[in-house]
Amino acid sequence: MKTLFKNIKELLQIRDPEVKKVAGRQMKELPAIKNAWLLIEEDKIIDFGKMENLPEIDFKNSIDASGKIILPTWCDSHTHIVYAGNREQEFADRINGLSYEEIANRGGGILNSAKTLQETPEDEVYQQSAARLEEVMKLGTGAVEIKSGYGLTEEGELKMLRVIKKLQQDYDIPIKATFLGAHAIPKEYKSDPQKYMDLVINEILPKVANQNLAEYIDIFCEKGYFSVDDTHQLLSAAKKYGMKPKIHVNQFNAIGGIKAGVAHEALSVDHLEVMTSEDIEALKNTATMPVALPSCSLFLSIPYTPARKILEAELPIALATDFNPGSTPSGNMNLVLSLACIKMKMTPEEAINAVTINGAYAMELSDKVGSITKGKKANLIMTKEIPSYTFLPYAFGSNNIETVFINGKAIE
Ligand SMILES: N=CN[C@@H](CCC(=O)O)C(=O)O
Ligand SMILES: [Zn+2]
Repeated sequence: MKTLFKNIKELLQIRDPEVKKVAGRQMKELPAIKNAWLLIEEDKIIDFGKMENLPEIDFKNSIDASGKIILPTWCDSHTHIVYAGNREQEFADRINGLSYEEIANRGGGILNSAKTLQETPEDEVYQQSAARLEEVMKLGTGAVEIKSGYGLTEEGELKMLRVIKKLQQDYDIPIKATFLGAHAIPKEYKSDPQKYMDLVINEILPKVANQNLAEYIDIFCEKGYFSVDDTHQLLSAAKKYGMKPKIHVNQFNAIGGIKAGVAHEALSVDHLEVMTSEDIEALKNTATMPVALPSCSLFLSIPYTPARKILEAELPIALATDFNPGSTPSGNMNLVLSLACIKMKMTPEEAINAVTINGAYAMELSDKVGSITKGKKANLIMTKEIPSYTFLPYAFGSNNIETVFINGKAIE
């Protein structure tokens, strides 16, 4: 069945199939057609153009998009959507003066979520996670990456990854799975962290790979968590199973994680709130996507990723939510878009590129989603009647999305 969208005020992010990502100055451009039509068939985009060139065919299914903007759905390349329970008490503790680090040192933080995850039955973890996924899809997300990392035992990590697998089977959007067993060092390994690395590398990783539960490998390379040496060990081991790195680096300290990620041809390096000139240099002439997570900066009151510095170096940037119970209890990509403009001084064009085509690249999904391109999935956002696309990041906190289409179908 074909569906025609007509009288579209503006059709945004139109790209040739060979464009997989955009970098530096290219990010200032957001190719668009004003007063456009778009034709989809079943789950695919098949054609588009200017209204004045609309073929004279009577399409039975047509949607009048007068005054509305159509663009590809958001591509959220960094989330921890699968978790159990919440950590609102830590939020209150931080308001009362404790730091994220102090909370973690008291056994809160990631270890707190790991305890809850381990105690929660798998089907209950699935129900909670599915509800979050449905929430973000209604907010415009049409492709997502999800990490493990709150299990921290073989049983817990495999449980999380099975939940991700079930989400992949039950939901119609592309979902990529990442193994983050090296997210925090469990209490019982504090005096011998290498023993935990050995467990992750020699016991859990082979099972994850053999059961085909994750495509990517992740590690929290940070003071107090995992070292650059741990990062090299894990990424080398994962390479043998064909798992590409997408790693947490430079959130609080620059300790050389970016260089390590690049050495292992990481698909992305994520967080980047603290960036040295050496880190920027390390990313030049590589295929690694820098990913910024501005909702995390907002929630933890930590610096924002220096987007202008990264863009001035002609590097690309993708933006993602980091949806998780501790540092970012929000999966709202519309907020990410606004924060990128307001706090990181990205232009609306740069930010929209970062949440669409570059997000798709950071999940190796540029062939399927992230732009209006013939043959790509009809995963689309149709806005309410709004004055311009700049209104989307400008009117932060308002929902300006009228309908989200996944595989050509409106979701309720
Ligand atoms: N920084 C590491 N991991 C998560 C937060 C984990 C948590 O606090 O639960 C992040 O990406 O922000
Ligand atoms: Zn994260």
